[in-house]
Amino acid sequence: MDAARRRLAVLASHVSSSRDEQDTPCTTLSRCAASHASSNNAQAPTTYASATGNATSYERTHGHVSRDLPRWNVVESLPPRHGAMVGASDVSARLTLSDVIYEKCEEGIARITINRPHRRNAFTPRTVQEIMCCLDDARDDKDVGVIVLRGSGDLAFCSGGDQGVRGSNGYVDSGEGVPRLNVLDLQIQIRRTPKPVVASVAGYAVGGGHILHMVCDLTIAADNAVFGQTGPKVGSFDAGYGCAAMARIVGQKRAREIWFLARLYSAEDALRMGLVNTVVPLAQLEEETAVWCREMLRNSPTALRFLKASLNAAEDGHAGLVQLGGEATRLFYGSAEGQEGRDAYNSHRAPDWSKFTRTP
Ligand SMILES: CC(C)(COP(=O)(O)OP(=O)(O)OC[C@H]1O[C@@H](n2cnc3c(N)ncnc32)[C@H](O)[C@@H]1OP(=O)(O)O)[C@@H](O)C(=O)NCCC(=O)NCCSC(=O)CCC(=O)c1ccccc1C(=O)O
Repeated sequence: MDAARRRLAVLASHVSSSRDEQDTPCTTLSRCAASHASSNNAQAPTTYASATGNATSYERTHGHVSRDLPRWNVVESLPPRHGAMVGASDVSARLTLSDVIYEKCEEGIARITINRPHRRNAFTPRTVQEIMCCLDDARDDKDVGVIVLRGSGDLAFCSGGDQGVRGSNGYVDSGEGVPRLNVLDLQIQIRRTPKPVVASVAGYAVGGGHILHMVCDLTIAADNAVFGQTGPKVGSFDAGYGCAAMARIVGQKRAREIWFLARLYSAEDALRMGLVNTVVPLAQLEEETAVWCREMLRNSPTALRFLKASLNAAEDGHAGLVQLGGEATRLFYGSAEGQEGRDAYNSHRAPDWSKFTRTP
């Protein structure tokens, strides 16, 4: 164990033991069975527990969820976002991924890994730009159903904005003079992506890195994960999702504590506060993340799209309603009634709505 790993292990145990211990009941029977299985036996298949302890009819029909590690294929370059590629004037050029590793597996999971371990996976505008390109690709790929965001190595998910490239009014990549806070665009993109985005957190998720995991739909944490906001210590704050989403998750008093005191919190603390969905031993983080993804991939993609939009709607104000409304319109476009309007217009005839119900 090198010095940094030792410090992280000591810190994780310290922050955990410094807080009140409470039992956290598992929120669902099925997750309870899965997490207990995962902590006792790494090879145990995830089961859908029934009240009798026997396999449910769902399980008999669908079988166990595999705990095998996915087989990843690396994607090395992507088309840039239209007109928004950091450091490039030729928008027809492909963006070679340097700060991020982007992988997909045939099961339908896309995985984005921030690959700056020498900076505890701190992000620069370029890093953010690359993540956004990967998210665009994963959203548009009909074979992808779930997206995972994580950091390279065991020491950090992400330590926020790279303070080494922080200018006087934003973060500036070398060779480019435009200061940016494009991580805010990334947060919005994660919220708008109509597929579940799962943060898989080992080590530090602090500063802007903590906000990134909060705006993801689910967070699977390793037991060495450490969470917190460091902004007030380095002269920074996130007055958007960083405050609003956090207060919704942990409550106003806790959100003020997290921001005003800028303490660090263990994975168990984060679980108690509702900041993460589950905590697993570090060695099982990848397989547990895969299991959660596979469980979602078994479910109706349209149901998941609507649920994500609905869960965002109230918190995101008009933008949330636009997302939910857009999903509804998209579904309506696929209906015979929606298509009657289009076909009538294109054939220069009056639409015939008579065959469509007006019943409540
Ligand atoms: C993460 C630490 C607690 C890890 O500590 P430790 O394991 O002891 O490692 P270190 O030796 O400290 O670090 C190793 C190495 O990495 C460098 N490094 C780590 N983090 C950063 C960073 N954020 N920026 C630059 N460099 C970093 C560190 O200097 C070491 O390099 P050496 O060359 O070996 O010395 C600890 O590292 C730590 O506390 N890091 C700083 C965390 C931090 O304060 N982050 C910034 C918070 S502010 C922010 O993220 C704003 C982001 C933003 O863009 C924003 C702005 C406005 C609105 C919204 C947002 C937003 O949502 O993000």
